[in-house]
Amino acid sequence: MTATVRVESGAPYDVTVGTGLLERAVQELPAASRKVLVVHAAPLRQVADVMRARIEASGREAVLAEVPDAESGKTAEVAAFCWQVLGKSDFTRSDVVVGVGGGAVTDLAGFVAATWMRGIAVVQVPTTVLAMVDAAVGGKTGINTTEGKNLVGAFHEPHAVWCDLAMLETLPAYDRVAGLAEVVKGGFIRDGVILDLVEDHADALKAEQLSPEALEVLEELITRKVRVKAEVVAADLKESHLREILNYGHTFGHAIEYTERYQWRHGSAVAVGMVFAAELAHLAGKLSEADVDRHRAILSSLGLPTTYPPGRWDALLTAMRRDKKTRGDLLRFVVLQGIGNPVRLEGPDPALLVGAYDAVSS
Ligand SMILES: NC(=O)c1ccc[n+]([C@@H]2O[C@H](COP(=O)([O-])OP(=O)(O)OC[C@H]3O[C@@H](n4cnc5c(N)ncnc54)[C@H](O)[C@@H]3O)[C@@H](O)[C@H]2O)c1
Ligand SMILES: O=C(O)C(=O)C[C@@H](O)[C@H](O)[C@H](O)COP(=O)(O)O
Ligand SMILES: [Zn+2]
Repeated sequence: MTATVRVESGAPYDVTVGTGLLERAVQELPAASRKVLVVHAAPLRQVADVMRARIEASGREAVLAEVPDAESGKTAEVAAFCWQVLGKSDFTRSDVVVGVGGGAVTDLAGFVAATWMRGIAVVQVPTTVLAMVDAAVGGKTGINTTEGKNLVGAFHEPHAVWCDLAMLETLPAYDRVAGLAEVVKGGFIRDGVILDLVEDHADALKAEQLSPEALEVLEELITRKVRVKAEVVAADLKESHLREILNYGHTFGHAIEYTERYQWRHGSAVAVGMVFAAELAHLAGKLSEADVDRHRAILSSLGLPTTYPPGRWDALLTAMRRDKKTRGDLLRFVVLQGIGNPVRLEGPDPALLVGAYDAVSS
């Protein structure tokens, strides 16, 4: 089965979820494009080669840019390498960038497309659960700087997003599970059915081998989470308010990633970040203890972390001050006033923040 979710934002586009979509991804490239830059990291080299052959068969020139894997690819130096490839290959405004990979590659490819000649088309071919349900959808693109996570970027919506479930066959279970953290986030902030599905199928979803049961549930979870994201970004592309709910768990989560020098996967850090946010909401009188427990139960049933070592508060706080939701000295958090009802907590008493950290520390 193939599902299509339309993102009704500035320039509407489709997110297609199904199996065997690479050929369609090439057939439906922007009609005027004559050159295609395929950005990928080493683990996706074979897929990039398949894309190259299909692009050439479509009568276009294919140029491959292999970039450092995972978070090492989200740097200004790597973006400059891509700009150099585009320049040397004479890419014009009618040409296109294709991102093939996890969220790190789709963030980078989107940023390169956003900045080349002030913006050319990008088509996203996400190959992790996380990139399918989150990074490739919604037009947030960016790179990290020495001072923090995603500090440089642009809103630049894709021309199309192709979530080919066949890609998940080679994805390590560890990364499948990390991506599920962003799926669960969609459950906590909006679509409660996601939580029920994860509770019912956690063992299959986290198993080393991807079973037919897991694949079936994953297809529904991915489609549901894409719908959540599509609804939110259609209402508020540039994060003037509503879109901040997609940042649930990210204030503390990004601080973990930065403090750990990106040795944690984004999804794992966001899992702990959501427990931190739940504890903070509980201390602020907004979330019941039972709902906090449900956070821990769901995330740990998938094998995701829910704790972080004590003694690192100063480093975490420094990183949280650089979060993009911060306004001046005012730290701002997305918390839940009950499951499915995200609200903002602005400038919480520092004692609450330390209390939430204590509650996730072990
Ligand atoms: N722009 C957004 O809205 C948004 C949303 C969520 C996350 N993100 C970003 O996404 C990134 C995390 O993405 P991620 O979790 O996909 O991590 P990732 O991109 O680092 O990929 C994880 C690993 O899986 C490998 N991989 C990817 N697809 C594979 C496949 N099919 N088979 C085998 N290996 C495969 C990658 O090469 C990498 O080694 C972070 O940088 C995060 O900030 C962005
Ligand atoms: O799309 C959004 O908006 C999000 O916040 C989704 C997040 O899952 C994602 O990690 C995003 O890259 C975080 O954005 P940032 O603005 O906090 O860097
Ligand atoms: Zn995220």
